[in-house]
Amino acid sequence: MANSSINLVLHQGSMLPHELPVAAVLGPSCFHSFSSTWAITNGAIHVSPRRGNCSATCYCSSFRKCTCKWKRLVRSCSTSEFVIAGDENYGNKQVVSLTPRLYDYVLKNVREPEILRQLRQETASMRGSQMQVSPDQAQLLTMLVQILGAERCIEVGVYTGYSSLAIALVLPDSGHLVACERDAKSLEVAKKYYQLAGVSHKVDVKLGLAMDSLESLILNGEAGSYDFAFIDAEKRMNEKYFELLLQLVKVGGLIVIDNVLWHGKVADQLVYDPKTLSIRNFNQKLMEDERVDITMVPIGDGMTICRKR
Ligand SMILES: C[S@@+](CC[C@H](N)C(=O)[O-])C[C@H]1O[C@@H](n2cnc3c(N)ncnc32)[C@H](O)[C@@H]1O
Repeated sequence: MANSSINLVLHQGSMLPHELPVAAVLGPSCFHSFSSTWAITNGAIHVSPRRGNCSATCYCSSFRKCTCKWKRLVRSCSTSEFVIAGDENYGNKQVVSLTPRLYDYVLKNVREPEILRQLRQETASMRGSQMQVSPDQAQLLTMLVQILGAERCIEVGVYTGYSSLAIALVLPDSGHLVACERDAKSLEVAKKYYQLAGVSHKVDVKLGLAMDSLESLILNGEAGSYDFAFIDAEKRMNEKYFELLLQLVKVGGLIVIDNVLWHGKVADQLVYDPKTLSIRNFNQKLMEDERVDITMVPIGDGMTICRKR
């Protein structure tokens, strides 16, 4: 099928952000514009690589329409760096997109502490290693924690500890991170690295279902006492975690939610599996939630930062 051929070329069969070149690209003198990823995945680009032509709308620098060659499209996708909003109301806004090369460049500009690098390497061979936040995401989390001057944090979904260790490293010595995880085996790795990094005294590991841990914090009278929370566990539970964390976090505190773009599937209305639906619905609810200020950041698989009003 022509569509799947395109997807193979553009998406490289991977869900990692740096392996997801985008559908609309800008070259030095010519750009190809598609309305969205949807246009590609659902056949708006009618390309057969064997035939060598495509019917995608292609604009030259003068904005005159022309036809484009398949090979040229592929070359552009691997080297060009812009997405253009499909909605004309955004004034042909050009947004940089992450090609593998550009994402490697971003990663080269992350100051990843050595202990985090070691943890990432140890986790790389483990089942579920793709679940870790990326180094650039971890750096954003720690930047937020530092800007806030956070002392009390909660993480929902620890896995082997990459994001929690990143947070613990920047907390003051008196800082406190409640780390909720249901999988004892991955927690063992996390605990080993908290120890190695000398931050164990800051991390309160809660083995069990995150809902239970959060509810017991509330029952323990800790509502309104946390500065920062990070949600990165069972996606269909995000709304429930959010409601509890909204009680636990202070006014002005932050709740960050990971995977809000869900490999791009949230924007594809033809995808409606339960996880995608639940993330899409939750994103919509956050848009309408007057209790928080929000910003959706297209980093990693997408993070929404919510500030409690
Ligand atoms: C995406 S991973 C977390 C990755 C981690 N934040 C990092 O950067 O390394 C999600 C984790 O949430 C845990 N998890 C899923 N559902 C959970 C639940 N109901 N309660 C506690 N942990 C849960 C999984 O066991 C898994 O380790």
